Amino acid sequence: MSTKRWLPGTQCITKHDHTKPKAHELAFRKGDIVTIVKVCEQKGWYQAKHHDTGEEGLLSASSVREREAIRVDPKLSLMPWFHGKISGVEAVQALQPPEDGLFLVRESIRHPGDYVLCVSFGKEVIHYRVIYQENQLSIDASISFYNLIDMIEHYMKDQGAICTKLVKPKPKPGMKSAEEELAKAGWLLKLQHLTLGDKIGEGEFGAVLQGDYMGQKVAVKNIKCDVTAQAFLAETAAMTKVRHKNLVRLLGVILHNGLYIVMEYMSKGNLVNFLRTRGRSVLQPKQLIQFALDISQGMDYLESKKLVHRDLAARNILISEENVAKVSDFGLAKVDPKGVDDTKLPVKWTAPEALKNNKFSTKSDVWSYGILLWELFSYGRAPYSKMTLKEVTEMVEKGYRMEAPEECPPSLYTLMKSCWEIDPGKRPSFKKLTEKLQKELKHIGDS
Ligand SMILES: Nc1ncnc2c1ncn2[C@@H]1O[C@H](COP(=O)(O)OP(=O)(O)OP(=O)(O)O)[C@@H](O)[C@H]1O
Repeated sequence: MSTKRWLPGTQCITKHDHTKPKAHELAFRKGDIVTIVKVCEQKGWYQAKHHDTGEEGLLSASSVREREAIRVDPKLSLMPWFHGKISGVEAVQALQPPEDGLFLVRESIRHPGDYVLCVSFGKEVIHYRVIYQENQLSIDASISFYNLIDMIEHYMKDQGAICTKLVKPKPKPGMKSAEEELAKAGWLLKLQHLTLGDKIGEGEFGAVLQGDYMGQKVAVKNIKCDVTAQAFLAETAAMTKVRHKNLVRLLGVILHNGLYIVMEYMSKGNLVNFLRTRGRSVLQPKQLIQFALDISQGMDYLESKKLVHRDLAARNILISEENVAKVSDFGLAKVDPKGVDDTKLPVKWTAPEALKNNKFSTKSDVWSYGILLWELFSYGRAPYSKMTLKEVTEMVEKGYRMEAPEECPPSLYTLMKSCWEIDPGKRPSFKKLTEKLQKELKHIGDS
């Protein structure tokens, strides 16, 4: 049987009981979660840390299996205990039979914008009004929170001014707890193993920090707003489906402070900055073609998983310590083509049919890839820099295309233009692009 090599930081699930370990071996039960710490020299063995016991020891590769992907499911909720606008009477009914610490949160009907925390205690249900003031939520003046997730997390640990510690969430009918599903599938990481360091970037929805997770360098995206965090679940779910050397790897998530998304650390940052700070004098065409190839291989894999990226651009490519380019930011990658807010579309990267008729496909990703190639060979310049978004949309529709970047190899410009065919069917596939780039690279190597 062939065994895959798990990278350090990967969480795996144990396949059977191993309760009588030999010296240095790890004890576990079937279904436990362990994190790979180190690949051992002896083939097929790992040093691993147990998720619950915290113990570290050896285990054989055949005793663990890959984590399961999380299905993108609108019923999966970070706040399954949030019941929306229901009355106090309905809340009491929902919390039957009584059980100390059983709770839910509802939206106040009488005070729109405020919430109510309803807790079962001593056969009664107690309703605490949660006041929303100056962007903060609070039940009593002594402590306030940025969002409901933080508030619930707090009162599950600390009773504070309420009748009892919160014990058990009452899920809204039909909702599934994202936390439980993530934990079961092996994607939930432990906060106590994470050490946060300096800020390394700023995303649209929150900061990106450097960190360490069990000895592995990681990047952590923190999404504080609960509504946005919920939307990011889809991005995270997409990331659990993929595993490829040219896609930024997800280690897992932590539900704390909203949502922490823990990813592999890409020490050389995003491709735009990488190109701009090094420039022509440092980066040879061969390196640029290698990046182009890395990206098309990542995209070819994404296509095989039926995922459309929708936001492919140099700013969303990250570079590793070993100069490998990887595709990141599956933020807009959705299986469902509906529900895209078109005011947020990256117009200069988006294919005409996607802009006009919302027709996103792998072929619209290929158009964006053509723009990305242009950014690459112009060492990080902004595309259509002297044109407004409206001009770009109109001119491109009429057949206008960007000129070749300075000193761009003609064969690469031909490739870009083939990605900008107005008819999506005439654009090359990522497989074809990969083949062509492999030939280019060989050609440069031979000359
Ligand atoms: N895994 C990582 N390793 C190293 N640096 C990263 C990593 N992820 C993000 N960064 C840095 O943080 C910056 C912001 O990343 P992020 O993906 O949040 O940006 P964004 O494109 O605005 O995404 P979003 O819209 O999803 O918030 C990146 O440009 C990059 O410099």
